Amino acid sequence: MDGSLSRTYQTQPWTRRELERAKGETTVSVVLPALNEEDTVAGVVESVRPLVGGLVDEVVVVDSGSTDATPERARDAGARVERCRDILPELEPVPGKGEVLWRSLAATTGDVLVFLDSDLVEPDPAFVPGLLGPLLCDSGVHLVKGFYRRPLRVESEEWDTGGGRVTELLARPVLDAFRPALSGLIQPLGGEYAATRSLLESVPFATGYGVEIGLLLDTEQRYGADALAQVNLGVRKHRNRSLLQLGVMARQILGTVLSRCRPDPGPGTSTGTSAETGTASSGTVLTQFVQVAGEWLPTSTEVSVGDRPPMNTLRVRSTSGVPSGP
Ligand SMILES: O=c1ccn([C@@H]2O[C@H](COP(=O)(O)OP(=O)(O)O[C@H]3O[C@H](CO)[C@@H](O)[C@H](O)[C@H]3O)[C@@H](O)[C@H]2O)c(=O)[nH]1
Ligand SMILES: O=C(O)[C@H](O)COP(=O)(O)O
Repeated sequence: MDGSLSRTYQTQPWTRRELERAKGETTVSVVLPALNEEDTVAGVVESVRPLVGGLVDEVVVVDSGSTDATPERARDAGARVERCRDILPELEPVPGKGEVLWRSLAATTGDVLVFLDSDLVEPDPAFVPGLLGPLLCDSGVHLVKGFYRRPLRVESEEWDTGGGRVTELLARPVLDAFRPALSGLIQPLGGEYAATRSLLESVPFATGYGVEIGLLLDTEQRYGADALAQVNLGVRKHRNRSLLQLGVMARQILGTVLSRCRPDPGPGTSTGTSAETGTASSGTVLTQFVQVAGEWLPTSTEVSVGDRPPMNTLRVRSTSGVPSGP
């Protein structure tokens, strides 16, 4: 295998008119998960709004419990805002990005969903059309990831490249080892992707930051790598987190991989790990070390590694047609 994904678009060959024609009666929901993103959420909404009524049917910010002005800023910019805990209110929310995306399925109606992070800086209005291209114009595609150059800003220093630290140091090596069919994905963790509702409702969602890698693994397992496409979206800048925060994210992602890929221990050896999986609230504790007054001291963080079940397995449906919990 040469490592490339067969449906890789280095440029976007579709005109806006072609996309609109290909869209036909298909409906598209754009979803922005948001937790305390008052500085950036409006800019992301504004980058999508000109598409509403054409390529896009609804723009929904799903707020994950912000304590800042994220909901107001999103609403003022023209998005519908849903609070995570008001969607499927019978189910107590668990923290995490995957939980928000999973609930967004019950708060939107599109046949296709496009996810965009709400911490994007200078978001490009061409992201959504690019992500829709393969879904609308190719057959057999269920999930489309964006790829891009990723600048990195640490404190006041900024570099043109170097972003995507968890991607390069964990996600891509782990996919290469455990699921080589996905080793050609350039940005497996990117938050900009589009998928069919039928796929998204039929697979489990990791509740935390494992959600992206879990969706990729499950899609490949179900439909093969040809159900995936990736499109060059240019440049993507976002708020860069600290190394300690990324360590917690990496642990969640690893938990999701272990729950789906059992390493082959080889003859006579033991893996030393048990596959991690469980209910939405399953978790573990990660110990990290920080320097305090010259000493390196442990600090513990709870890490969720559980899954929500496929949305289409929730038994009860309310009169509005929105699924509610078991
Ligand atoms: O509990 C949460 C955590 C995050 N978010 C939102 O999710 C988006 C991405 O979160 P962020 O913490 O900025 O993640 P990144 O550091 O950007 O991590 C990258 O890698 C993650 C793991 O794959 C992906 O989920 C991200 O989309 C991707 O950008 C942002 O809009 C957040 O506001 C929530 O809504 N609720
Ligand atoms: O996608 C990633 O690898 C993580 O979100 C870290 O990204 P960053 O290195 O650009 O902050």
